[in-house]
Amino acid sequence: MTVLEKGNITIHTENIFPIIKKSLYTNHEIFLRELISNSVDAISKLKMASLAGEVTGDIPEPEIILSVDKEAKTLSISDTGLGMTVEEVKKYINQVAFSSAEEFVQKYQKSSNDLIGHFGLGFYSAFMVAKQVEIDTLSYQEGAQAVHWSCDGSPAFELSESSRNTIGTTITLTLQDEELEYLEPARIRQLVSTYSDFMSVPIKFEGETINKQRALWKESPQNLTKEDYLEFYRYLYPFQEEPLLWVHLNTDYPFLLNGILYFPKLKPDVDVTRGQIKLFCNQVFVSDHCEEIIPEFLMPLRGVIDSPDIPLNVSRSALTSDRTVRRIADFISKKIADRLKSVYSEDALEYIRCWEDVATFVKYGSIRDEKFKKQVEDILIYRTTYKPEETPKVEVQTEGDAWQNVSSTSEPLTAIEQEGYTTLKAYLDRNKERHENSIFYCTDSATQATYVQLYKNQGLEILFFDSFIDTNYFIPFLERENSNVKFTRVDSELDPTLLEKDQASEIVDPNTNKTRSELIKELFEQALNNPRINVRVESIKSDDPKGTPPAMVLLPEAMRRLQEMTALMQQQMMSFPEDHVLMVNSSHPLIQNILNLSQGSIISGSGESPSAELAKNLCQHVYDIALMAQRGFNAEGMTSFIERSNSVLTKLTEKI
Ligand SMILES: Nc1ncnc2c1ncn2[C@@H]1O[C@H](COP(=O)(O)OP(=O)(O)OP(=O)(O)O)[C@@H](O)[C@H]1O
Repeated sequence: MTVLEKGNITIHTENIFPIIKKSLYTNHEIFLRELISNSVDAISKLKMASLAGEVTGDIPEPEIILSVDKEAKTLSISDTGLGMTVEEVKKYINQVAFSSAEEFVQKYQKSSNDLIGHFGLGFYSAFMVAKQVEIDTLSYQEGAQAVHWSCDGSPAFELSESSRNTIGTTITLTLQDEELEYLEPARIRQLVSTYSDFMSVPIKFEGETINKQRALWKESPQNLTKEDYLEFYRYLYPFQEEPLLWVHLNTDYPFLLNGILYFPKLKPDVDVTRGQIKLFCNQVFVSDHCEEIIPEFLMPLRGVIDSPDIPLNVSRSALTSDRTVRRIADFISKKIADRLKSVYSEDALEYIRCWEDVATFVKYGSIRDEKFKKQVEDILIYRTTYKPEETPKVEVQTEGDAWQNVSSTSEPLTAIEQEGYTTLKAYLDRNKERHENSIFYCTDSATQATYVQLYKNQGLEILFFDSFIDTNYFIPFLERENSNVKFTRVDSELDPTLLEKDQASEIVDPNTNKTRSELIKELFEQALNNPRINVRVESIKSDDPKGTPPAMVLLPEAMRRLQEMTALMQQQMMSFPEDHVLMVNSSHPLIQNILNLSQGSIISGSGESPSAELAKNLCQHVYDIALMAQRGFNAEGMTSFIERSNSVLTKLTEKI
């Protein structure tokens, strides 16, 4: 073997190798990714040269072969790329590779652990794991001499002739003793599937191809089927539920970016603070999360983003303020919004199917990002009690009426309404006549069922805002956005349209000189004996008073919200407000009976008459039932409720 040259690599920092070996990377394993990427580049360059007519004869089949020799402690990466001439080895390896290594080390050794991608180290990253690196290469160029280059990790190298007779390059690493894990087949397979799975060249090891190769995100969406996308999702996230929707990103201006983002079904146990979108750079895996690039509200999305324009050798904090990265984030949110809008207008049923999960992204995004809000504001929908066919026609004006406009709009909106959803605008338009700029909502269909029923009976429409984000963030946000609109929870106040003037209640009792209403109020106040319960007497409008609740607990909106906010800030569950309203329904026969009971008795001796006592017990009971409809009981409340139920029932049966 003729030694062509011995020499020193032209670098100025003598300690570059120790730095590369020890401190630069915590992540030594990326050397394989770098060497495989170089091989893929070399193969595509040969292909391009061939297409340009620069290669005489056929070019070899593109492939990269990995092999290990446990005895010699070597790992080699062999490719059928364009190879290098002696001059090229001198230039690209001795000068370019090492001078850029030096630059890299100097620039990043301080912040190395914080770097997002550790990219661009290239060839010399081999020295992180090898004590000796050899290159055996033959260029495709006519008359080229095969070359053998070797370096033992000092700036000294040796260049000699090689007997190689196939075009391409083989890099052989003699591993350091503490890096022998890279001789293990399982480790090699794992590294290839992590970092180089989607390289477009087959990577062969132990006689088989071990990478997937097909990078779906680089393909044209027109050529892909639904099954292709689903299959790819299953490949990326095995054993997960099917995604709801996906967006294929594809742009080359003002930055290059490809990707596929999936909306997963949201699970309560998903950690939304850590993204699950995988970041690639030219099909090479960089990171399995990229919070710095994806807008925060899209964090639960999954999939792949691939862009050579994302700066990877900067710290994570620098990345967030990078201009291109910010533009990429805007681009992604816009594409997501566009996709949702197209599903909304093209397939309303599909939109509703996904809505429960998608709503959280969309609402959170609207709160966080003004631009995103503008993009999605027309497709925010809410579950409603409104049923188009049930709405009495008489209540609707025939001409120029907003409700009619809404219901006669294009197909998708109708489909959304048919499925029990509405937009805020449609709600407000529809209810303009009865309660302009006023929205009634329910946050819990179980505990607020009585209230919802009452509203529904009177034909009033209620929207459901029943997720965590709704109550704590989204309603206040909507109120800021629509300052003239008032949001009232069904249990905070009864809308005047639900009440009527009860003539009987206004009749003055000649004995006491008080109206019936006043007597009922007094009776309940005495029975409950709790100054924090504000008793109010009203009459609920109904054709069948027996069907209405005899009493209801109301939690005034402003007071309840203050409590909710305090609980949120203290990270506690909201306890039931001590101060609340008990609205007693004077038109309910039970209330009338209780009043009669309390009055119509003969007072025996000094004590209270048995029927007055029963009336008091019944007041307490009516209150308990109202409370139960609102929030259930605590242990103490439950005990006294049961005790009193039994005693009331006993008393009632005594009378029979
Ligand atoms: N397998 C190979 N076949 C042919 N040429 C190679 C091979 N590996 C490296 N080279 C040459 O050596 C040069 C330096 O490689 P190195 O990996 O250090 O940097 P790079 O690939 O140019 O850039 P990057 O820093 O992004 O990896 C390459 O540009 C290429 O010309």
